[in-house]
Amino acid sequence: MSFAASAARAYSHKLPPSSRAWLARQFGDPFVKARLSHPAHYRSRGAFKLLELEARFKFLRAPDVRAVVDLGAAPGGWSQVASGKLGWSLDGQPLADDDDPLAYLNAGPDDDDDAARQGRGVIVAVDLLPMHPIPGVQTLQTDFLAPDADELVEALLATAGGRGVDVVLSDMAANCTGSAVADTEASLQICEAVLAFARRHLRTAREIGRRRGGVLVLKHFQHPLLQQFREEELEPRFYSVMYHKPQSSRDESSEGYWVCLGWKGDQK
Ligand SMILES: C[S@@+](CC[C@H](N)C(=O)[O-])C[C@H]1O[C@@H](n2cnc3c(N)ncnc32)[C@H](O)[C@@H]1O
Repeated sequence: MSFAASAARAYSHKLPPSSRAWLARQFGDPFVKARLSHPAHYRSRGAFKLLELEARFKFLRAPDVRAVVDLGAAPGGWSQVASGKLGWSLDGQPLADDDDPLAYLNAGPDDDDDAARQGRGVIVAVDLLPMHPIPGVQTLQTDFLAPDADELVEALLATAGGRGVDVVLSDMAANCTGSAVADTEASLQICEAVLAFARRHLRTAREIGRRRGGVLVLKHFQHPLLQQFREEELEPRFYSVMYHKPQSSRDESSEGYWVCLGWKGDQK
């Protein structure tokens, strides 16, 4: 057990019940343990969500995937996974068994260190918050809705040939306002804005030469119009749209992910 964990246990009786409940949840959570002990030193527990989504739908591993945009990327867990999948680091690699996101816990130590490797392409990580560097990742601290955001993203993509984006990832969540109505509304607005971003940047399946090429991974929260958004905005534009809630997404969270494969281009 880490020093922080033993200290928290020793003093937990002095904490208010809500903090004790939070600590109990943290220490009982296999994905928190996994994050702390993982050789990739993931910056977020959320990294396991992308590992699970990728293991299931395999949208980052194709050798033609060379340009990834990670919207709402800080602190960087998803970008670390993308960096690994594009060969810039070992971060995405230890998932030996695709069906078991915690499989590496039983695996031996890595026989290679995380020294700089030559990966393929680029990952552009956009967030309002700053991010520490990750191999293969160009970070952009800005609001992705800012008028100059597209231009800035494109300038960074130019380092990978500037031929458009193969995968758009969005794990974005609006800041909670405390109003359930406003927060619910904001969650759908983010989905709409991310789809608009994808429409401006994604390479089509035809350009890529693969039916599952041109991918959007989109986090969403419960909203009365979600199904309509999926049917009217996503399904006509992609060859397939799948819903998945990773094991690592907490049961009490209403979040879920759409993995949209095969961007058809801007036609309805
Ligand atoms: C759940 S966190 C992402 C965690 C990340 N996937 C990881 O694994 O480390 C959501 C992020 O979205 C960012 N965000 C929210 N709205 C944004 C916006 N309009 N533009 C850029 N980033 C935004 C927040 O700052 C926050 O860091």
